Amino acid sequence: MTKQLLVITGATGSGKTTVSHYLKEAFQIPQVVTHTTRPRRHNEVDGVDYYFETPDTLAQKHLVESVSYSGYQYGSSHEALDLAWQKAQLISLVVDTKGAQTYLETFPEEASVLFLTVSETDALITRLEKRKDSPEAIQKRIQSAEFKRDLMLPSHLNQRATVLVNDDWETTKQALATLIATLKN
Ligand SMILES: Nc1ncnc2c1ncn2[C@@H]1O[C@H](COP(=O)(O)OP(=O)(O)OP(=O)(O)O)[C@@H](O)[C@H]1O
Ligand SMILES: Nc1nc2c(ncn2[C@@H]2O[C@H](COP(=O)(O)O)[C@@H](O)[C@H]2O)c(=O)[nH]1
Repeated sequence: MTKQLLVITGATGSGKTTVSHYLKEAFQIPQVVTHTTRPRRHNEVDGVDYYFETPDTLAQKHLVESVSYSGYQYGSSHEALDLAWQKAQLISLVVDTKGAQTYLETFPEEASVLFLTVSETDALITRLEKRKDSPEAIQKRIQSAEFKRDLMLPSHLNQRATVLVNDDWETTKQALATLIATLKN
């Protein structure tokens, strides 16, 4: 079985998690559950959306990579990756652009990158408000260096990423159907 990994990246609020959930629902593509030390959001479930960790428990994991994002630690483990690949040949993973670069280097045969963006940056903030992120969390995030970095496709992902402008959900679903058909063929 040829293992494939769709790495979904882009700015906060660009729709990475939404796309990943849709791929699971519409195409039975399992998502790699990653680890974080940030607090759980109101609708998140431990072990489903993330493994919620303390800095000490995160340090005990066998991580492929880890990053600091807006003041918290995030990391993806070999265990979670293997668990997803046991379920299907093609799996998805949501990471920041630094993580996407690491995956391209670590899994050059298996990984392809989907970079999500929007036409108007203000839409990202509206979406975080709609997601019910607290005003404090939104402010902290949009002032972070990571937020500014992930607004644009980084040059190291140039030529290696499919760019999808996620303004309109119906258009996005059509683009995803085309992408998944290409990956599966
Ligand atoms: N095409 C779209 N049109 C309008 N709203 C959208 C669209 N795609 C996603 N959203 C909404 O935007 C919000 C943010 O989406 P999501 O959580 O998937 O973003 P994300 O990129 O995973 O963000 P983060 O990196 O902060 O976790 C959600 O409320 C989601 O329902
Ligand atoms: N490099 C990694 N990035 C990750 C991982 N898990 C999530 N993320 C990215 O962090 C930010 C913030 O996520 P949020 O859920 O707090 O909004 C976002 O860009 C995620 O894609 C990981 O294991 N490695």
